Amino acid sequence: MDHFQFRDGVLHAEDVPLPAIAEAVGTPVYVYSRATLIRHAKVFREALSLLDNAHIAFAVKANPNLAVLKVLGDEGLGADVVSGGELTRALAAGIAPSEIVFSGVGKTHAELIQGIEAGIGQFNLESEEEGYELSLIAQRLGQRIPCALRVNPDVDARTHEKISTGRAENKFGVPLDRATEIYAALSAEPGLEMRGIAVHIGSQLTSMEPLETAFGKVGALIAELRAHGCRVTHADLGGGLGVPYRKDESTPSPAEYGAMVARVTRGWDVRLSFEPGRVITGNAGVLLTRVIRTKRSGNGPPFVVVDAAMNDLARPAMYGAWHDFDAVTPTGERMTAHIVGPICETGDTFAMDREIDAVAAGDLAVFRTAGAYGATMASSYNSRGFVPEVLVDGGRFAVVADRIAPAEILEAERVPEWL
Ligand SMILES: Cc1ncc(COP(=O)(O)O)c(C=O)c1O
Ligand SMILES: N[C@@H](CCCC[NH3+])C(=O)O
Repeated sequence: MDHFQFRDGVLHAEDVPLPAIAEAVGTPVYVYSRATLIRHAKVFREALSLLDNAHIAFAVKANPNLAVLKVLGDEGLGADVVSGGELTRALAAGIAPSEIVFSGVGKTHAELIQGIEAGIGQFNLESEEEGYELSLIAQRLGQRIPCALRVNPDVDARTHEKISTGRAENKFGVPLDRATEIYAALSAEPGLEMRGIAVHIGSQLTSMEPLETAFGKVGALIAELRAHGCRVTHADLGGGLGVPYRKDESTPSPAEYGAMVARVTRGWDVRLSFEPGRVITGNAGVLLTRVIRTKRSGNGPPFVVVDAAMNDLARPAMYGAWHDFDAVTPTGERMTAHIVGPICETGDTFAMDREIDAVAAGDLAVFRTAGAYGATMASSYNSRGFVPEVLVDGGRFAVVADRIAPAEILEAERVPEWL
């Protein structure tokens, strides 16, 4: 069930009319539905019920808001983190260290120490070099660290090139043809407990074929590793499942994904783990915005200038991504328009020539599917400050991240006395 629905002609988040949030918090503002987050966590878990004891680590990068992490942690999800900052957040949200996986191609020395000291469940090593460094630190601290080796299966995930991670030319993981040699070498390291393989080929995957190909390669690798006498008890199959960004788009369901995984991994004899991000939070959030004004330009469609911009929601400017745009109180009339933000850059465009609900200055509207890679990718470009976040729960809501005003950002800057 969709928790962002129209009631009496007004778009609600659960039982809260969005104008009430705009009134209380201002716009632009991200609005998340707790019920949707919980439902998505349950659906994903249910989809993996064919597997024995699958571990689900939410990819914190998709939505690192503390309250969101708390909701998902309370649903039994662990966390996949890629920085010391994300690790700190996951712990602050109450997620047990043992449920945390540390991924990332550039973990610093300090971050490796931070992860060890926190006692996290697994490091996903992205290179041989990282493995040796971790082993040295672990030995110094008198520990043996559970690790998986991330492999790069050289599979085209058929997604946007900037979010594809599993082709040979991408920076992630170790090449498949060197994986056995590297895994065997790292297994001999006294500071490491090599226990498995990790793979993640990209994000917003709308076809399961590339995933299936990649997982097939991981299965073959596990067999090869065992034939070489290596111990393999775990496999981390990453995240990447796409979500529909357009009303007419269909993407593989978690159930189809789960069935495919169960089929491909039959007989692997490992504990499987997953790192879903977008599929958990994407459709659990909208970016609520207000139309500043509409303006005509030449003979083309009018520009609808909204108070959200590329600094608040970067995906359209960065990847040409589509986010559905709906009026909060639609009149039933439609118009064709370009939707743009106030930033002084042509790239600050959410949509061109889009047929949308007719809107006018002062109207509220939402960009949908903004709960993943939304607020977390915000910047303060054009000195616009940071957009706040609100969590809705039934008929109540709370601000779960304050708006950071431009003046507050200015406070962190100094003019040296010699100027
Ligand atoms: C290592 C890793 N795991 C998990 C994810 C989460 O991906 P998604 O949000 O597409 O599920 C990502 C991002 O693509 C990632 O890089
Ligand atoms: N930031 C990307 C997803 C990146 C996934 C990173 N592993 C997006 O908004 O689609």
